[in-house]
Amino acid sequence: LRLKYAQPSTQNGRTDVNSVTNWNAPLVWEGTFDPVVIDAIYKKMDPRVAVVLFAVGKYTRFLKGFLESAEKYFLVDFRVTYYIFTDNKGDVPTIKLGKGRKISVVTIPSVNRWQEVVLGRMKWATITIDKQIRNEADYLYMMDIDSVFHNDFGAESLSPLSAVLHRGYYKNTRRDQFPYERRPKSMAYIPTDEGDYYYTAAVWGGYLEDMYRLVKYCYTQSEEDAKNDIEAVWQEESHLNKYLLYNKPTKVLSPEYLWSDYDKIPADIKVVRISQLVKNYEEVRPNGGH
Ligand SMILES: CC(=O)N[C@H]1[C@@H](OP(=O)(O)OP(=O)(O)OC[C@H]2O[C@@H](n3ccc(=O)[nH]c3=O)[C@H](O)[C@@H]2O)O[C@H](CO)[C@H](O)[C@@H]1O
Ligand SMILES: [Mn+2]
Repeated sequence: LRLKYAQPSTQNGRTDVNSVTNWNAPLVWEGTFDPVVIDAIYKKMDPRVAVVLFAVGKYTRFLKGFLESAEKYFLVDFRVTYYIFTDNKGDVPTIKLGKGRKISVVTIPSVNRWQEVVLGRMKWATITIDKQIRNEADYLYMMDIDSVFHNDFGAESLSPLSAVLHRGYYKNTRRDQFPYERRPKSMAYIPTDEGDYYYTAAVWGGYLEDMYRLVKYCYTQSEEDAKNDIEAVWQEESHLNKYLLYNKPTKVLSPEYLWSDYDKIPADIKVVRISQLVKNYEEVRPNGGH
């Protein structure tokens, strides 16, 4: 017998961070798992992983950097299909893909407001899971395109429903300070005395059907809001946070899984797996600004 990896320890490899939630789900940090062990477990099931990405308008410029870096670091040796939703098929770059990895382009119409793009993601993902992805994937990830992988993002991230802590609010932020939707008129409303964490909508994933339920929830809740002439403060991110408050994620991923080039890296972030790029919002969005 060849020992391929370190023997399990009865102690957590990290003492500076919490590695379990108060509902006993893993809270994943570098140093709390053995990637060789975990990849081997999931590799046996050889899951098909869908990654849903939107590149609408000028955001096609982010495709090359995202995809090339994902090929280096994202679930390497696993079966991955990138579903690229775009209004400009001609701008999808040709990327050299690893074995078992594919790109599937989904054409969608152009829109005039970035808010419509980010919310539209929930609508188009719902429709396309129904039409196509359901037959082609076991797990599904939703990811922002304006980012780059810098280190391994492996099978330790997989679970029925995995969400990433937003880098801005994971330390010393009281629940009443989370940027949840606070207007009772919105379907995304969360009262100030509730909340576990604030999750980012830029990286989330899980079993195909669990993700379908959540994506569809964000879609229908935002449609309901639109009928009532309100848009949640952080669009689908607000609806996502509401869902995850009452339907707890089965894994919580540390902000290693989505950091940002805007922010310096604190001592507890040992590894940046994905980082959001600095971008000129005014220039890249159809209707500018935030
Ligand atoms: C790190 C983080 O928390 N990110 C969230 C934050 O993102 P950002 O401020 O980073 O938003 P963003 O501009 O990246 O938009 C989200 C994503 O929508 C797509 N897109 C957007 C505009 C456009 O014209 N074309 C296009 O393709 C693209 O995939 C992009 O990555 O706020 C958004 C909603 O306000 C979403 O909740 C994002 O997940
Ligand atoms: Mn983004």
